Amino acid sequence: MSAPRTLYDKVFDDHVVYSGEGDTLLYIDRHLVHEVTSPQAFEGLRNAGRKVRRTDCTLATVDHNIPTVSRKNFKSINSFIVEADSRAQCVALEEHVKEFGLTYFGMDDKRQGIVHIIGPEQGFTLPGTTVVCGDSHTSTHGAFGALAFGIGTSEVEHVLATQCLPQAKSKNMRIRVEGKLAEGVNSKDIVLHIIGVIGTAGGTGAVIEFAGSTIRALSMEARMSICNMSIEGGARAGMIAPDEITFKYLKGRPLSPRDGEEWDKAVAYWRSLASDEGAKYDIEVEIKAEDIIPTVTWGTSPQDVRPILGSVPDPSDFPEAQRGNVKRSLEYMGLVPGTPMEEIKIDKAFFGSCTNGRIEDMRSAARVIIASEKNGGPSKVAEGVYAMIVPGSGLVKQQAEAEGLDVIFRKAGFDWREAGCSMCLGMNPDQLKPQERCASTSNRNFEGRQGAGGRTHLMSPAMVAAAALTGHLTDVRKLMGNRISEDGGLKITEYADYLTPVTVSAPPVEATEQTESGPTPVQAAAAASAGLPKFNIVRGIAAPMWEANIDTDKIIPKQFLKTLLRTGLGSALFWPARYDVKTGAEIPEFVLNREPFKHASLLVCTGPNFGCGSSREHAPWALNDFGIRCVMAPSFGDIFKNNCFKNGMLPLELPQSDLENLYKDAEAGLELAVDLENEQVIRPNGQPPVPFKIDAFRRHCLLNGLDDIGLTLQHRELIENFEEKRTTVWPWLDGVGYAKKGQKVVAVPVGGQAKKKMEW
Ligand SMILES: CC(C)[C@H](C(=O)O)[C@@H](O)C(=O)O
Ligand code: SF4
Repeated sequence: MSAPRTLYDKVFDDHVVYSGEGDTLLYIDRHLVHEVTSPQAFEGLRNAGRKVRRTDCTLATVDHNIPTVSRKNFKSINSFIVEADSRAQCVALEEHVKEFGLTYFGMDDKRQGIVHIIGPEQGFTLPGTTVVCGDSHTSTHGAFGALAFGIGTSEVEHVLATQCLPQAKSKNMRIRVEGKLAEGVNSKDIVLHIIGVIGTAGGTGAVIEFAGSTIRALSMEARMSICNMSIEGGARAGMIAPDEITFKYLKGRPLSPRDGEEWDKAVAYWRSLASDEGAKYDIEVEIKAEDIIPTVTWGTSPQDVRPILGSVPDPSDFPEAQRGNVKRSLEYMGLVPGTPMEEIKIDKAFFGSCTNGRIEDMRSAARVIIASEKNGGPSKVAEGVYAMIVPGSGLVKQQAEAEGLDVIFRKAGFDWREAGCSMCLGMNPDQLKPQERCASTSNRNFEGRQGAGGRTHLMSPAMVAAAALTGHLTDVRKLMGNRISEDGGLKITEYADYLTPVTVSAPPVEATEQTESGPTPVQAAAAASAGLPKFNIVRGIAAPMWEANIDTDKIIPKQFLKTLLRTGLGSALFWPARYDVKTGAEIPEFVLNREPFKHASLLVCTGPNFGCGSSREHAPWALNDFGIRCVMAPSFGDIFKNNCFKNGMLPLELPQSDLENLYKDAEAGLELAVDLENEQVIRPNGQPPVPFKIDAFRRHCLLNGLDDIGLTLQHRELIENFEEKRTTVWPWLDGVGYAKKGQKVVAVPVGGQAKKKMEW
């Protein structure tokens, strides 16, 4: 009998292509692509003469940059998007999907929407699959029992080229939520509460399995909201074992296994994925549902949560080490300790995002409006407040309109928009102005997240609706009165009514088998290895920092993600802290604006969880461009860490006591040297060096400047064998959902090119 395994163990094991020295190579079943994190990946692919290996397992859309105004006059992205950088990224994606033959949902397609909404909607996301996307909220898809995680742009290129990724195994963590939720409390409250308990670094290095009776009772939409925010808890991924609720949700979706024998086989496999009795978890957390009430954030990190009936905390409530962060957050948020949360006034309300942009979220907001009116409460958006509702996809919008939700919203004074990421991050024109305060259904309240200087409070859709109506944060239960569990008389429709029937526009692609014209794997590895600078000794000034949870939005905010290049971001590094929001002038006290740190080639941070949050590889690119090749910290965000390695940079984890010493050296402006060959940090004035150990394979790659796409391609035969097995054991995973009957789907051999667009 083999040892009992967790859901994560099982999905991981079923995707191992190769396991040897260094990381394990995992096969990737599903790859979602959007315009922000892909241009450099396609460019890299083209430069190396590589093709997309599995066009049939790749799905692209535009979401982050697009305006959410009416598309009535939409003709093309080129004429529709006013802002030049945003337009360039979207146009680039349209060109890339044509060039590489990918399925693409553009702005004139009602299936377009936020990547994490459209994947599940189409049945592209399935239980037991590996799902990746150049986006940290890929964790959303774990709600289906998929192993789904965010990756950086270099990894996007890796997956496009090889359909595989080298992956180290994460720890198993289980969070059990048990019991019945109180009326008026929903999945967003659960996940905010959880992050408040475990902290934004609580899941670092782990995959979280959400379990327990409370989770089992949740709908797929609610499960997605929870898994979505696992990344805010620092985890590599979040997962929930698939069950009847999952199967019901998936049945009949365009890319789900076909009804009949294939469906039955798939369901039997999916059932087998649940964690075995007695499976071991490295970390266990228990949460009681009854402890959760509607929850909101007060600060600039998703862990800064308070129950709505609480008040703004005081720095002295926190351990000494955290007080600096708390003070800074309160200043930024313009809040006074002791203020009841319910007295905080808002200027804007935002509904949407990959956390809460689904049909259920829209219904939940509409119910609050209906109940409030019936109970004699406010029935319109409060005076002076602007409230916008942005459905997560064109299909969500269509369904909401068919249910009459748009009418309810419009009547109450809400602005009803088109699908996209919108003010979740404000890469499009939907942004907060400096010091504007927003009640938001999104997932991140980082400084400047929704607009430079803007202030974000995260909460559930029902709570945002309540705040929009009253003009201040409000316990939604007060507006709902005894109507909390009523359905509000809404007309609920079935999703299936809105599904686009399977259309087939591509002629059968019998075989994309072609003669090999590209470089051999060894040549490719050699050619690629020339691309990364070797890391041996990096000597120089080190910039000292002390903050905890320095997120990648802080390292490089959204307005700089619109580039098509990997270079030129150095001047924008730490932009929010480095420059005055209003004048753009340098803030003289900020460390990188001071001598000698303006010339730093190292960074020492004593706070944990450096580089948490978004998957943007722009963060290491900006550090690199500034001249910093190595960051030392107690711990790192998982995706940031990988992204550093992919750029020949060293994210070095060191014990706190060593970091304190190095911080003092750095602050004194003394030079340090990181000697990778001998695994030590050399300190000034003959003080004993700080030894360290990093993974042997990583070290080898850094010392030799090796690019691992080339290394992966050396396992080409194993990849092909895996694909053959996949077709036999899990036939529904070949991208045949949109294909014609009998159409054969074949991987593109390295160096070959699929000429035809693969419309599933
Ligand atoms: C643009 C992308 C890299 C980013 C992410 O990875 O999360 C974005 O979606 C975000 O929410 O910050
Ligand atoms: S978190 Fe916001 S910006 Fe990122 S993918 Fe989700 S909706 Fe888009």
